[in-house]
Amino acid sequence: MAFFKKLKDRLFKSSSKIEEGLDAIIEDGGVEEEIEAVEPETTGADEAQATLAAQEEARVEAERVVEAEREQEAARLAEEERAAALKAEELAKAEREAEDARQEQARKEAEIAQREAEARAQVEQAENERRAAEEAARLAEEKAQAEAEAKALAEAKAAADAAEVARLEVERAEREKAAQAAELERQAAEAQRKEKARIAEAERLEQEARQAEEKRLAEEARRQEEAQRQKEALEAELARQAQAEEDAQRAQAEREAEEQRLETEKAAQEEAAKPGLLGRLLGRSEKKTVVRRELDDDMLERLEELLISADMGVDTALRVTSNMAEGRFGKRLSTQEIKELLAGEITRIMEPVAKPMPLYPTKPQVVLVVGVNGSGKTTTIGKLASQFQAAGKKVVIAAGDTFRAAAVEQLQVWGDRAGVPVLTAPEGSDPASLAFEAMEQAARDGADLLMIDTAGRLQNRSDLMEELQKIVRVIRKKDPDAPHNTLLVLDATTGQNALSQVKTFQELADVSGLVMTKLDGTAKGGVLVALADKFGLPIHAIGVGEQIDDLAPFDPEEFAAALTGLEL
Ligand SMILES: Nc1nc2c(ncn2[C@@H]2O[C@H](COP(=O)(O)OP(=O)(O)OP(=O)(O)O)[C@@H](O)[C@H]2O)c(=O)[nH]1
Repeated sequence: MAFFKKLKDRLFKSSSKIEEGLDAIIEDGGVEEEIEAVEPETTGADEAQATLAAQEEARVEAERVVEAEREQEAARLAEEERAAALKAEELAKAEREAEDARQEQARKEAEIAQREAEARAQVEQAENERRAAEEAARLAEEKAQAEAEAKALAEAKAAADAAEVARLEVERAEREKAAQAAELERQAAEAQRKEKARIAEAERLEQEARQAEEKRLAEEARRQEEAQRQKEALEAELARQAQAEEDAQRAQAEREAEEQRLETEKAAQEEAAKPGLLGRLLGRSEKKTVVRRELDDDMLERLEELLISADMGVDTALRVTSNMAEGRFGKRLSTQEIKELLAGEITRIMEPVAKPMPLYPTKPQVVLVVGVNGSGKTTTIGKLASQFQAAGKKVVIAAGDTFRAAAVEQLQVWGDRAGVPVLTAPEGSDPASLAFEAMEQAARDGADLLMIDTAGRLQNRSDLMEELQKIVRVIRKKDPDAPHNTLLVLDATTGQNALSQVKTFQELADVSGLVMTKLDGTAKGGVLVALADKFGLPIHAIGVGEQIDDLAPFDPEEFAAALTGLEL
């Protein structure tokens, strides 16, 4: 209830647009009423012995027959040998006689042959001598010729040797010359190669220098662009603040004028309600009255306009008013009854999304906080970290907004206040690598929660959007389920634009829940109802100021009451 009081006091600057508008709608046209998971053959020994003796007798008789046959054969062979010897002797004699006759014949033939041979030898000798003489002459001639040829050959060889020597000498000289030329060529090629390498190195160095310069220029341009972006954001913030201030002043003036009008009306009504003289005389007392108005098309139309003007969006406003009218059309309703009906409808829409940020046993539970510039990310991280730390959770913060030094300082202040370590990186450095290091440190420290702040993103800045995706990719290398929560922080004063922010960030970062800040800075708050109705994303907390306890879990009933001006 304490936060509700704060909500009532600060939310919508003490009275919301809806609260004010309802009174006006009922007053206008209302009428005052009075109230109520085997076997050996054993033969006889005698029988066996008789068989053995018969066998022995047969064997002796057989041997005797064989011996008689052998003796007969030996006598036959001796007779045959004797006859053969006699025959051989006769043959030898006949051969000897034939041999003697043959030898005599041979001797005679030999004598004839010898004589013929001697005659032939004489003829042959004469012939041989003639041939020898011829041969000697031919040999002498051949020798002389060979000597001449040998001499000529020797001379030719000498000449050839000399020529060969000369040729070899020429070849050697040519080889030397070629070697020298090759050496010169090699040296020239080497020099050329070195020169090419020198030129390539020079070009490479020049290229590197050029790239470094281009990178420096690009970095410079990026910084300038960032500075410009920050300047524009600052200017936009200032313009927004000025506009908010102007709106607030206008609303205040309108409120004062309305109060004045109501006071005047009230005075007039009081005057009119005073009992007449007769009444006073008859002792009649004052009667309690309430203003009621019939629920008709005109009244519904004005209710729709009122809800749309409070940023509830056309679709949600139409749904809410038609639900309110169901079964009540033509009935007379007071402001209090309309507030109760409206608060009931808003509570019904918001109850399913009112969920605190879930806590898991995973260590560290990674909470990535995203949103557009100035939506209140850094402040929300500070508040949440303080509250979690106070509830006994070990928290680590990573100041991922490396574009804005002030955001880092701001987080360090929150960290010091709550005793929560804040990891930082130099301005302009890669937030993804900081996120990676923070994952390691949080794991080392045994932290329950790691809250990662990110640079404010404009929906149309694709480079920042890519950077956010890179942070997600990098932390998933450490834990594929991280981030476990992706909180989108929305500024209530941006009105209907919050709807397009949710759509964009949902596509980009898989948003798991919402935190709505600065509900103290607007007279409208209907956008939260529109968000709940359209996206159904959990709303974890709402912020109504810049102090630690100005952030509280979202309570749909309190919110609906504060928005409609209903007393709880
Ligand atoms: N009145 C009010 N001011 C708030 C609330 N939440 C944050 N702020 C203020 O809004 C301004 C911006 O808040 P930051 O937390 O710096 O916003 P951011 O999203 O981190 O901003 P960038 O780093 O630029 O993206 C600061 O002056 C905060 O004090 C809130 O609930 N109510």
